[in-house]
Amino acid sequence: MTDHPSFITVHRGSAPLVLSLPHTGTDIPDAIADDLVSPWLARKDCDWWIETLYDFAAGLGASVVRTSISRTAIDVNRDPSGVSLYPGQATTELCPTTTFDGEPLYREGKGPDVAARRQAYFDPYHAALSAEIERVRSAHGTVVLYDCHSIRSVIPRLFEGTLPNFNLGTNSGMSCAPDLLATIEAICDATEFSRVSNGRFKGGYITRHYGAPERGVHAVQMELACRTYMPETLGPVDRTNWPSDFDPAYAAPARAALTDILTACLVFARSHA
Ligand SMILES: N=CN[C@@H](CCC(=O)O)C(=O)O
Repeated sequence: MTDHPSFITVHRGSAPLVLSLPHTGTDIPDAIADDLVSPWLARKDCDWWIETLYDFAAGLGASVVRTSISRTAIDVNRDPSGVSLYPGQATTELCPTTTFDGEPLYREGKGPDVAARRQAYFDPYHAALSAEIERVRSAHGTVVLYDCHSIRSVIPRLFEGTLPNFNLGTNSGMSCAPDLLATIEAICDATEFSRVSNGRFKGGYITRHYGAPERGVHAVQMELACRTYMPETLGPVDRTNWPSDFDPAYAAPARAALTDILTACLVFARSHA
């Protein structure tokens, strides 16, 4: 149970809260990197600094599961069968062939070996995450799974205009109890930041697959617009301005709100134990 490959890290906490960090990895195995257009493009859609932003969570007693492998190698937040998250709409695949903006990731004639990557990198992440969810659920009876994400605020290929700061996804209400979502919404709405629930981002594979309120697993995806916690140019980005550095002072208001949200998740789980 503790034998994970080195690219998976699991922090085991004692509280009924599990954080998933599926998109903070920047590692790209050499054999894959050789086929890619550029290292910068390959990491452009990383959820930058999210592991740093949430580094207080372990102190709350939360468990934290992370992969250091880039989503460009394989996206652990996509259905492994290849079914699109949003049929008929622009999105990225299990092994993305383009960035969010539509730029090709692979050199001419190159592409992913999806089955091999699934076995090597997708399956270990889900083995670790599912084991941690079950460990915590059986200890407490109820667990909140909080899937941590971020995305640039302006990506015309994916959505119109500028994304709200907080984008909550609960698989259109199916992945958690309504009162948990309502509590998180109230915390967001008491801040200076904007918020939408089940808007453009309704939760990816992790939220949809593990969220089972009737079994005591309540899953919520938090998609932060990047400007919420890091300086961001609103519009096309390039190597000179993306990613910007993590600035703790800039991130402080977002971190305060996220601390309140995770604390509320714990109160919810403990009151439903
Ligand atoms: N930063 C990542 N965003 C998620 C969004 C999933 C969803 O559509 O809700 C992703 O691509 O996996």
